[in-house]
Formats: sequence, structure tokens, C-alpha cells
Amino acid sequence: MEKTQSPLHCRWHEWNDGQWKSAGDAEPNALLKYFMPHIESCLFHGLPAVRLSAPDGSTATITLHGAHVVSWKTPQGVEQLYLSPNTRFEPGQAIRGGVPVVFPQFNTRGVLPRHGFARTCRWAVAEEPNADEQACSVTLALQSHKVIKSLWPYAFACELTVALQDSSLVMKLTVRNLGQERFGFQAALHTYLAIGSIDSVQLTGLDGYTFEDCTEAGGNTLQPHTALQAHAAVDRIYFDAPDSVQLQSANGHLQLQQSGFNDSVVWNPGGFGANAPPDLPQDGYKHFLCIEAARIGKPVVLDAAEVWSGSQTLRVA
Ligand SMILES: O=P(O)(O)OC[C@H]1O[C@@H](O)[C@H](O)[C@@H](O)[C@@H]1O
Repeated sequence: MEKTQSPLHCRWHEWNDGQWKSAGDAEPNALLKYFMPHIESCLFHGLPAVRLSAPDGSTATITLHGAHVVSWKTPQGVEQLYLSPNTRFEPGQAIRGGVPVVFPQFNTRGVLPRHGFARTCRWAVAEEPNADEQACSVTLALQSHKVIKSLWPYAFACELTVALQDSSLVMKLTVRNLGQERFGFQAALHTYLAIGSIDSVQLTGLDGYTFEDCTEAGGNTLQPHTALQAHAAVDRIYFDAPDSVQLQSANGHLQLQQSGFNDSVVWNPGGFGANAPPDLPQDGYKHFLCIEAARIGKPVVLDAAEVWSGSQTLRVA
């Protein structure tokens, strides 16, 4: 078989010591059933992943573990997502950084593992290539199986479509009810944005909105929006949030838009230790702010055959 001509053939790269290294071109592409010039298979810290490369030079990397966007770089090569250097890239573990997919439960607001199971499940590249061959996008899919059913019995399918277009990263989560029984769920795209330094952050667009303060000090009380305090823990749920907010930081200017997700979460564990996740370095909190497009207050309810979609778009301004 002439591998280089095969539609199954694709270059194979490995993420190593902070850069992509070619692992040779003899490895057939096990993940992609169709040849799509803008997608490559790769390994990201040993996890199978796909990498999108747009004509403008921007790139995105998505692991099959969790359908997790672990990197989004502008055409100038500036990384826009934070990824903890202490992440354990192992089956069953959540990746600390990038964009975890939270489904079907937000945080501990239910009986499932925190933030649900989608972020620790293995997803697959969807079999049908995108109808628009010009679109620089990939869709990953998750369907229920025995282990998931033991936690959550419903017949569902999730898809995450990730696209690079017009200086933007577009992430769209779709959930389908494939069974007869109605189900409800919460969901979020738990985006860790690289900010350079926490001292540099200015978040605008939330004036006039209230939030539930989920820090220990806040005790889940409702409060009017106030500016973020650098180095202090922030854990806010803005119910019925605006569709668009702007983030200014040492890393640049980002416009965030969401649809289908009614709520927004702003999270940073702060610098005072007690609640810092163990897979973050001590000063890790200084380098990211999570702005999550979420559906928490009014869970989505799907009857048989119904479909819901929610998206978050990050645009470099
Ligand atoms: O450590 P995890 O499970 O990834 O969660 C991180 C944070 O996720 C945020 O969405 C929550 O609002 C926080 O309360 C939580 O601490």
C-alpha cells in the first residue's frame, strides 16, 4: 500500500519539551477516517489528539480525552489558553487548563462526580467530515456506554465542534436525546484563559449584573458585580449573564461571546492556598482566569429526539 497517497495517511507529531516533533510519517492515521488537509493526528503528552491548522497560521489542539481543547495559538504563535504544567495526562484524570467540557452536571450540584463525566471520557473524531471542506473545524463525539450508563442512565450523544475562523476559536457543544425518556442536564465550557499576569486583568461587560459568590467567604450569597481583586479567590456564577464580555490582560485583548449558555462562571482559586487544586503550581493562579460559558441555573431539558446546542467564541481583538 502506498501510504503517502492513502486518504488514511496523515503526518504524526508528538508534543515534547514544549515543541512539536515529527515522529515520522510512517504512522497511519488511526483517528481520522477521511483526509482533511487542515487536521493532523498527534500525541499531546502521550494522549491521542487532533491538531487544526488554519490558513492564517492559527492552530488548535484537542485531545480525545475529554474532547479537551488544550491549545489555541494565534497566527503570531501566541498561546491563548492556560495549561497547568502539573497536569496529570492520564485516563480518568481531568486536565487542568485548556477547555474542559463540563457535562451533565456543574460542579457538585448533583450526585455525579464533580463537573460530570464528559471531561474524563474518551471521545472519538466524528466519522462524517464537515460538509464544508473549507471550514477549519473538527467534531468529536461522545456516546453513552456501560460505564456511563451506570452513572447516568439516559440515551444521549454529545458533540463538540471546534473551529478556527476569522481570528476566533469557536467551540460548539451539542447534546441529543437518543432515547424515549426526558432528561435534564447542566453543562459548561470551562475555559482557562492565559492572562500573562493576574495583576494585568480587566474584565468588562458585567456591570449591572449580579452573581452568586461561591467562595467560602461569599457563602453562596447574591451580590452586585464588582471588579476582580488580583490574588483573591474568585468563584462567581452570573445567572442570565450577558452574551458578550471583554478581557484585557498582559496576554492581549479577547472578546468572548456565548449563545445557548445562559450563565457565566468566573473562577480563579487565588493565592492564599487553602483551595488551590493540587495539580496547579503554587503560582499557577497568577497565569489564568477561567471564564466559563455555562448552563447551571436553568438546566436544559430534552424530550425524546430533541437537540440542544451552546457555543462559546473567543476572538482576539
Ligand atoms: O477542580 P475542578 O473540579 O476542575 O473545579 C475547578 C473549579 O471549577 C469552577 O467552575 C467552579 O466554579 C469552582 O468551584 C471549582 O473549584
